[in-house]
Amino acid sequence: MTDTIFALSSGAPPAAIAVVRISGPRADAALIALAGRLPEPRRATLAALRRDGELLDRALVLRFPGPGSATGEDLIELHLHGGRAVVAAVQAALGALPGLRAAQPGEFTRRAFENGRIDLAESEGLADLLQAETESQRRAAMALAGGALSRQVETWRIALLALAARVEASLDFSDEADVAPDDFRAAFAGMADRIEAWLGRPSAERLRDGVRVAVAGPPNIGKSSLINALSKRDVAITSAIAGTTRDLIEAPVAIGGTPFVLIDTAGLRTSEDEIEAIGVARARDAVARADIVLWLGAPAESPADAIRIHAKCDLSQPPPGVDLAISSLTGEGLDRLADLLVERAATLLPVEGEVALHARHRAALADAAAWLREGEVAADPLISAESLRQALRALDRVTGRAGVEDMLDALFGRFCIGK
Ligand SMILES: Nc1nc2c(c(=O)[nH]1)N(C=O)[C@@H](CNc1ccc(C(=O)N[C@@H](CCC(=O)O)C(=O)O)cc1)CN2
Ligand SMILES: Nc1nc2c(ncn2[C@@H]2O[C@H](COP(=O)(O)OP(=O)(O)OP(=O)(O)O)[C@@H](O)[C@H]2O)c(=O)[nH]1
Ligand SMILES: [Mg+2]
Repeated sequence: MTDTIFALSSGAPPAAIAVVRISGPRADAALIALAGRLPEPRRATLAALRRDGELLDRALVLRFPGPGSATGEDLIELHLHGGRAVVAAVQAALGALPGLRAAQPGEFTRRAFENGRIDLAESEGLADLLQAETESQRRAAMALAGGALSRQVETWRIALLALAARVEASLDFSDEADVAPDDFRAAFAGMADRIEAWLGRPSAERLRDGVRVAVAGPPNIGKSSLINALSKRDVAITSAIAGTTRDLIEAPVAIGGTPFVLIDTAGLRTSEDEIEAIGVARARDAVARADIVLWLGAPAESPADAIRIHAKCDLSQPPPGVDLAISSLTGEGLDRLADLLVERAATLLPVEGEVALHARHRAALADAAAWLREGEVAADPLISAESLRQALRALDRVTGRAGVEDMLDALFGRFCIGK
């Protein structure tokens, strides 16, 4: 029999309430052992939990019979008083019951996946949701967890299966067809186009790690002061001495619900100082790799696409050609800069409800598209059929779909050898 697992599903005690979940075939038996009875399904019920007659806690208990539960198994929730000793005593009592053991990390979600309650992409969305720290991260995670990518993949899958059926029919009925007909070719190309279009979508990694903003310009111009002002923390040392910042300093910060990493850099100048020269090389590298560059130097020397900023505007008038004047000292222009950053970042991040692709998804989709391109140019329909099979397998990697082998084997197993 499958193990019945239990774990503290809420945060670390002490807390007001602690939720212990029990999932598996002995979940109901565990509740009977502790509470002496089973409450009605899906109805919060107050129950005295005891071990060997000793009262452990008066708790709210909930019962979700499988398969209509989060894990797909019989599931019990104990909503305890969240003291350390209460939680420990209840967990010890559960651990002493036959067939029960403490859950591994992620094991409830894993069971939900294995029982077909959620697929792999949705599981990844759930993981993202638990890690989300900003609004944009939460929205993209909700989209993934809610099946937005899975539904798209399912649509492609159905289209590929229909195409496979047509390719197969052409194999059955035309012995002389050595070349894939043009309409097949167009169908393969069309599917590859549709999948490739998704590869250009925002990446979950950028959303998770933050949009990278390099602050660059000559020494002593106010770069570090700007980083400190935007992050509202004393991240970088500032001083009137040119060449204060030498290494890259990264400051993660959420602005308007968008995650950024602000990168402070050494002032750009040719330096005799060996260490400073290395810092300047790192600064140039950071500028090249950044998603957004804030350029605090002369507008004419600005890197392409940089936001040109006139700093210390409390001291001097901005020259022509700057996008924005700011003062880290008085705060002038900082709100507009924040808006500008959020606006720029929006083009790099998913829009509301849109999924951000994980590297794993992108790899699988790129694979699917590549196989379709092979099918597009294949001279032999047998090879086109095999490309389709591989493209479908790549798509199935996204959702972690199980049992697909049988269906594909049945479909393609009807080809005769050498055809
Ligand atoms: N107390 C508690 N809160 C929680 C969870 C939990 O497990 N326990 N969740 C843990 O992730 C999330 C909610 N996820 C859930 C997903 C499905 C079902 C469920 O029972 N589904 C049934 C019935 C649906 C219905 O009545 O509408 C089903 O889908 O058949 C419950 C919780 C967030 N909050
Ligand atoms: N009046 C005024 N002074 C500023 C402002 N921003 C920075 N400063 C001053 O300008 C000097 C240089 O500022 P930093 O932020 O260290 O300049 P930096 O560009 O990081 O310099 P390096 O690290 O040497 O490249 C410091 O003395 C700051 O106090 C501002 O908006 N107004
Ligand atoms: Mg500096």
